[in-house]
Amino acid sequence: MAVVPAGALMRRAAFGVAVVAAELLAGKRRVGLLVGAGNNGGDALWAGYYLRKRGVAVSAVLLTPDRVHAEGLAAFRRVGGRVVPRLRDVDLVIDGIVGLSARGPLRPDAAEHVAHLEAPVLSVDLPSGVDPDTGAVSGPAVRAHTTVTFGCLKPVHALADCGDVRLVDIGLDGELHGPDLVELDIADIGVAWPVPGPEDDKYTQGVTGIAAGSATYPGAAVLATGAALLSTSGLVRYAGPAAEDVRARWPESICTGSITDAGRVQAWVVGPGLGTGLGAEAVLRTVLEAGVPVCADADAITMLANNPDLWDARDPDTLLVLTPHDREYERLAGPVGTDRVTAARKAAERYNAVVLLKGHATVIAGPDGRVLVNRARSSWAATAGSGDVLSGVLGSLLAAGLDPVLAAGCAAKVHALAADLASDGAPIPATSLLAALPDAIRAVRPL
Ligand SMILES: NC(=O)C1=CN([C@@H]2O[C@H](COP(=O)(O)OP(=O)(O)OC[C@H]3O[C@@H](n4cnc5c(N)ncnc54)[C@H](OP(=O)(O)O)[C@@H]3O)[C@@H](O)[C@H]2O)[C@@H](O)CC1
Ligand SMILES: Nc1ncnc2c1ncn2[C@@H]1O[C@H](COP(=O)(O)OP(=O)(O)O)[C@@H](O)[C@H]1O
Ligand SMILES: [K+]
Repeated sequence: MAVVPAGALMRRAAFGVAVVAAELLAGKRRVGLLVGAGNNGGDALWAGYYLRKRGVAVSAVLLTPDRVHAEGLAAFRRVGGRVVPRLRDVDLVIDGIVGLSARGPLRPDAAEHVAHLEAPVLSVDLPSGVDPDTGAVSGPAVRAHTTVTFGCLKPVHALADCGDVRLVDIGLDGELHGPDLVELDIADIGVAWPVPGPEDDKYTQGVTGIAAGSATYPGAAVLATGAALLSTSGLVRYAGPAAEDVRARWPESICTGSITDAGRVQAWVVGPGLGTGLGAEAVLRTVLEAGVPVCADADAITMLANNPDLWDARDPDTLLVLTPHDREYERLAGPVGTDRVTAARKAAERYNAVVLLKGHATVIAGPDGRVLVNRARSSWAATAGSGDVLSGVLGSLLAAGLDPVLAAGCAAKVHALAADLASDGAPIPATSLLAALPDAIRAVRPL
């Protein structure tokens, strides 16, 4: 703002909003603006100005008439924009209530206007009421059909539902620093996914060890082992009390009843359905002492939280990925709160581990400060046993030698994709998610 003429950035931003609005209108002609007190409202008014100049009928509700972007309002009025008490009969709403300076949910007067909207909403910068930094929605908020943002994507666009997100260049190149959050796309994952070459055999691709399941929960062992088998073509070893069940379902796995007889692996998955008794603690200790990367999930996380002595079994250089859901996170590091990125970062630093915090938006933080986000496109993965599948996928990628942050990012994305493919709009059990892994991997692999 210091180097370009006053108002230039806003007019570039607003022009971008007007172009997308015209596209969404597809020939219709009535637009309503919801205008808040700050520059976000200014953007909306200037967008209204450009749309008026194209012959669109534009009306505006000023939520705070005593505090409104003065130049934007003057320009809007100059071209025949109308100020109205309430939006009626519009084809598209432009949400300029609040942008980057937003705090908390919509205030009651703004919420009242939003509650009665019927037309699709184009949000300026972000859907008003959603927190710009955390994506948290703690009360009334706009539900955007499309969001137009400027210069760079903000955390909210990766963490929350902003509809279709369009990025408009307003000439900030060179002024922006590197990203705080990274969302892997399908191409990133396709390139990283392990593929056997002519020289490979079952050992060179990495052997995954699964220390999971119990007499009470044999299914977790079956799911995690199957997920590892379907994720890379390296060998999978299972060790534990569910050996009979695992062998019956997955004859290609090598199963032993005890971790001490398991043989060598390049990574361990420990925890799903394992229990938290003394036997389970001994298993966790053995795995942490093995000196290979470990994915610690479910009961392994609970044991680490309840018995901090277990951390001593880990050589500090052993790569560790913790995969808590919110309640497991709370045992480890206190309540997650609304800022999931900070929560994941905090635990990653505290435990010198990669932390994959599960949820609709899965956040992965490395102890080196890297953060990846993967927002699912549906919530069908929220089903019992789905986490066991995730841990198996992740373990096999660790065994294949992927960097643990990348491994976690790839696993989260393919897992979410498998849920979408399996579900196709209907509820699914975790076994169906598991069975869709090959389709999900095919979908990310380069052609
Ligand atoms: N930076 C750039 O380069 C560019 C920035 N640009 C644009 O500027 C926007 C940022 O503008 P900004 O900083 O003026 O603040 P903004 O988000 O409009 O909010 C301010 C007002 O909102 C109010 N308010 C707060 N919370 C609220 C709630 N929950 N519910 C209701 N109201 C709430 C709060 O009121 P107060 O607390 O003062 O009563 C405050 O006065 C940015 O998002 C982008 O659109 C573009 O023009 C391109 C160049
Ligand atoms: N609302 C949601 N939308 C999308 N994915 C979700 C949602 N809730 C949970 N998940 C995903 O489903 C999995 C659930 O894991 P977890 O809670 O450990 O289940 P379980 O212990 O039953 O195996 C995680 O991968 C998580 O990211
Ligand atoms: K907005």
